[in-house]
Amino acid sequence: MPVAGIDLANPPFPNNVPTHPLLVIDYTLIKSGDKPEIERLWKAATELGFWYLKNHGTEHEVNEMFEMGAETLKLPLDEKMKFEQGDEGKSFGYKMAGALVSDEHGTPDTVEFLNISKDDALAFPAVAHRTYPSTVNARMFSTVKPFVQKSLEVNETILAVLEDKLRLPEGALRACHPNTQFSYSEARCIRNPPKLRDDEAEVSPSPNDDPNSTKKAKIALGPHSDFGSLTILHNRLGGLQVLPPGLPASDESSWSYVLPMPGHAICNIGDSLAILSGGILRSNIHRVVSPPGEQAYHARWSLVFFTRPGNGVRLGAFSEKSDLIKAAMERMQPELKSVFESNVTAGEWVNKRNRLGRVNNRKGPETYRAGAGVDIVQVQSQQQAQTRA
Ligand SMILES: O=C(O)CCC(=O)C(=O)O
Ligand SMILES: [Fe+2]
Repeated sequence: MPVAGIDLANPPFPNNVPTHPLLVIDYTLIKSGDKPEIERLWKAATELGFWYLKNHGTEHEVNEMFEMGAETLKLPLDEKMKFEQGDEGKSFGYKMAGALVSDEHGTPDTVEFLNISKDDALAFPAVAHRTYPSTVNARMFSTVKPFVQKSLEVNETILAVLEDKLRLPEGALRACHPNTQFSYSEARCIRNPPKLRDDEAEVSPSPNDDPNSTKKAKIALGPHSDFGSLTILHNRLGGLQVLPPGLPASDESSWSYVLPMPGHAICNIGDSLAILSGGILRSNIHRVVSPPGEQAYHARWSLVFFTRPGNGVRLGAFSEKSDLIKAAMERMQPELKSVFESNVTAGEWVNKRNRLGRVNNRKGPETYRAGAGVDIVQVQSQQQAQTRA
């Protein structure tokens, strides 16, 4: 559907480029407590950590957010730079393309972000953390706040299911995400520029390519796990890729596109839930590359809502609250446990990850690894391998 004069979903995803299947979860069934659907959600959240969510009821707000994002990211760069998030680990505001490191060599990313804090959206016209461009303010009540509220509702519902399945006391996970406590929860609009017709250096798989080709894709946003609890992503063109568990990130053939499907959000578990659950919930590595085939010549827009725990919540496995989590922690190799028992606050955790991801803070390959969260995913992969063995 055209939004702000742009047809976000055209041209179509080529039908001969392989994609990774995700389970499709029906939100209305989850909300009504449907047992088989809850089992499928549990399977998705513990195995790949990614799933499609249909019937989420936010389609109208999503389209309006795309419009607001397009209006804002089309502002002149010097106007957007007045709101740049800076190098101190803050997340909210504008992130210019090239401010983040996308690999161990320090290659810059190519995407722009507009990040709007859930606290600012709910407090508006008061300011919780920072101010935003006029195009955001103009739609804060009509568009941003309703999108944030609906996304928070979806999150609450999913957290309620997960806490029950983790055999946690009722409300244990939801209590880590009170809407009233400041957090790094945010809405994000993303724009990746189109590939230029004569720019052969920008490689992305085209419909004529061998699907098993291992040539390097053009990275827009480097491999990472998400920092928070739950991510709800609305994208229209291809470009998102997942690294299925157990496959090496360094091998290009390991990465699979996720097919964007109209009306379907893509949800994934972030590190905070992985930690609180003792690694039972999977925070999976993913990245964004230029879209396949003809899509690569179009700007790629996506919209995300990240729910993150309240800033003061300590990130440690809930072993004392759940026999299931306790058993998972007992099985974990002692040297892997430190990440799950660090008890760093969620605020410090997200701030550190944001800071380490910035090009200006790069010291070497290790800065990228810590910023991208690749270490925690490795811990989880080893744990899964042990569980299966
Ligand atoms: O744009 C996308 O499809 C994914 C973006 C993403 O992974 C992120 O912002 O963390
Ligand atoms: Fe992500």
